[in-house]
Amino acid sequence: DASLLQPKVQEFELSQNEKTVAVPSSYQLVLTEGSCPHAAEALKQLLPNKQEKTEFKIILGKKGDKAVKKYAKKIPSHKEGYYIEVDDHCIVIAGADARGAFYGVQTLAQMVRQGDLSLCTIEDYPDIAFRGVVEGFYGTPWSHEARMRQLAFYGRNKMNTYIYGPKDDPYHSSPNWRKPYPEKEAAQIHALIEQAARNEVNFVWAIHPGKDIKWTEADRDALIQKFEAMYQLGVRSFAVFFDDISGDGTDPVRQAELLNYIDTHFIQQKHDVTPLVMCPTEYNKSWSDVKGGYLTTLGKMLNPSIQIMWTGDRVIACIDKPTLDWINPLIQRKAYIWWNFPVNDYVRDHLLLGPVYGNAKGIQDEMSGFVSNPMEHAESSKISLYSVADYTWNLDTYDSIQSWKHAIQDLLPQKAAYLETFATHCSDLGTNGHGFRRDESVPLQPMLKVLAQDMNASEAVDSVLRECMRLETACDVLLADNENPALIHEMRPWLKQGKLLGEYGQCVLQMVKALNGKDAAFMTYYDRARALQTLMYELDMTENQNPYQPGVKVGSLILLPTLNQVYTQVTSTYNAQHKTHLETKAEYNPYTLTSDVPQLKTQVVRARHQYVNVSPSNEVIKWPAGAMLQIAVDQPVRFEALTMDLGTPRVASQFTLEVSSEGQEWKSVSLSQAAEKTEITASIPTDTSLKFIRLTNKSGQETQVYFKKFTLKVQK
Ligand SMILES: CC(=O)N[C@H]1c2[nH]c(C(=O)Nc3ccccc3)c[n+]2[C@H](CO)[C@@H](O)[C@@H]1O
Repeated sequence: DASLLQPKVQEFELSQNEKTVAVPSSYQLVLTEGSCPHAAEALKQLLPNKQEKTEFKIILGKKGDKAVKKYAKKIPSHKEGYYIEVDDHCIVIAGADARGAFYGVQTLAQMVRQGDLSLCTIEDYPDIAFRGVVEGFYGTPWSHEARMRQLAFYGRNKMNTYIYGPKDDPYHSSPNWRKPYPEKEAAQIHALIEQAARNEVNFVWAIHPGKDIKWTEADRDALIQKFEAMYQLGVRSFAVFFDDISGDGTDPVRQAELLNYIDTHFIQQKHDVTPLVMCPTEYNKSWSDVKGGYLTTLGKMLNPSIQIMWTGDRVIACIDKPTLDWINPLIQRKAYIWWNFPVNDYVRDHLLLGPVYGNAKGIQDEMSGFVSNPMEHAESSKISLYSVADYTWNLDTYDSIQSWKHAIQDLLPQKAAYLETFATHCSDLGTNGHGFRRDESVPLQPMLKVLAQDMNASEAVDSVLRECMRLETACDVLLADNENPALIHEMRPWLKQGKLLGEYGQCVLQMVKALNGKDAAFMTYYDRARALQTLMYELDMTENQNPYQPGVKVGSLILLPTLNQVYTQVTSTYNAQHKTHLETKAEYNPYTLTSDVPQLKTQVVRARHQYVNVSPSNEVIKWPAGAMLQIAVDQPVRFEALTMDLGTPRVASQFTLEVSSEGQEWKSVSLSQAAEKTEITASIPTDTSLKFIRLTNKSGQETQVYFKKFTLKVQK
């Protein structure tokens, strides 16, 4: 069944009606020794029983090999393309090149897994030249084991590119980009390179020097030497990233001169190295100042073979024709897309397990590459990466929902239905500074909307009740599953939260059903619903406690908000009917953040024991003149101290800190910052209880700072 072949093949034709041939138990292999070693090895893994004197033949080769000479005209004239022919006594796999032959074997593997082989021909090739993954996120880099598994996954799914660029690897970025890897890390990279070769993946090693590079011969030579050291480890593909930097490193003329030097004196000299890839400082349209000439300088100066990466109209954005029509003329080449999905390093409390959708069809000829920046959760990222492989191989036949279902089936074959239920409610990002959102709980949305309008709509109550039972069951089954331990380990906090959410939803809807009942059932469901609210809050406060977006969110787009709304409505109705005072607030967070600093307004504020933290940001914050960040608290408290870190020395004088008990009269509190230190402290008088505290840029101009820490200490 051709529709099950993933990525979808370009052309599939049945030869003789529905005729099939059994998968050969043994076969004679015809090939040119050494011509397609990775394809031959993959075939041997797939069908190990090679025997000389058997009738059935498998012919494997690439264009120019004697073995496939007869089929040469049928091989697609596309790099990495291949031709497959299955007849009664023979299977032919003929690649346009060795990688194409390898991909042909991957397709045959999928056909074999389906059982008897249809007599057919396949002509297949990729739409986009460079397809795969850029491990380019902030946060915990993937483990060595995770990377080894990833590379095998890329081979199976015809992804030919893995760019190694984890922001938090000190030998990729500052301070150690000039230094060679220590022995252990070097050995691991060498092992990854061998694994990549076996899976026909280009292992691209990226360097991120821009934070502290000096435009000197010494640093130029240091970069070449680092590349040479990586070449000795086996690296044959290289990249230079200039993203997320400020200062001298952002100079496009210097960047272009350096890159052209590397291209001329290293890449071109090696003969066996793929084209250099670079990520510009202006890597998305929303940040670009065309008149400033950064992009046009790169487009004009950079050697034509150098690939220029692009994230789209915004840092996090889907790719369409207008996006490419805008950037390609400026850089005078086809953009090499760095797609920032499913990366979640800016929404770390959410797992992004939903379908890959929103990228356009028909734009394959406008891009030179398309690589996905994934989550730090390697196995969980495979749901999206499977679909990125699908999309980039064959854009025009891509079906996001079908691909998503196949991705889940591929990732967890025995428990796919349960994983699909869970992933359905674990796909949106929540509010975030990039404004990028995904749909969530889609099949249930109509009933959730009915329920939100009328909590007594019985069909909606029963439908949502059933889905909450399914969600609870799915999470239980997955938590206990051992089919893919690495996946369950990554998902565990979210599976536990999903289970609680499923149980909570059942309680709330049973409260609706029990509202007019005579027995005490309502109170039992109410007590349990309150208990589950507390358990969900405590899990959110104790697991996945990273310094940026701490916590564990599931169903945050519509399922949990609707259940909370119904909880409030049904409890209020019960209070009115029984003259009681049951708590009607579903989620309780006493602190509220408001800000007119665009990059801070969606930061999360949370109390944890005696401290109130505002989640920090990776970004350089552009803090407009007069703009403020304010924390308000429901009930008056006595704040003792504020500790913050704006990542910048001598900046305290640009800000005022004020406190108020009711939001009308404000008192200033002095800020202190030691010389050459970035931490700022304030001692807050505890003689008055307060409900508001705010920090304002009083300098009269925009200031650029970081936002590394903002912590209030509350008096016990
Ligand atoms: C090219 C690129 O996206 N670079 C980084 C990046 N940079 C940003 C920024 O938003 N950077 C930024 C924003 C404002 C000011 C300075 C830098 C997001 N991301 C990605 C998603 O968080 C992150 O994974 C990635 O390493």
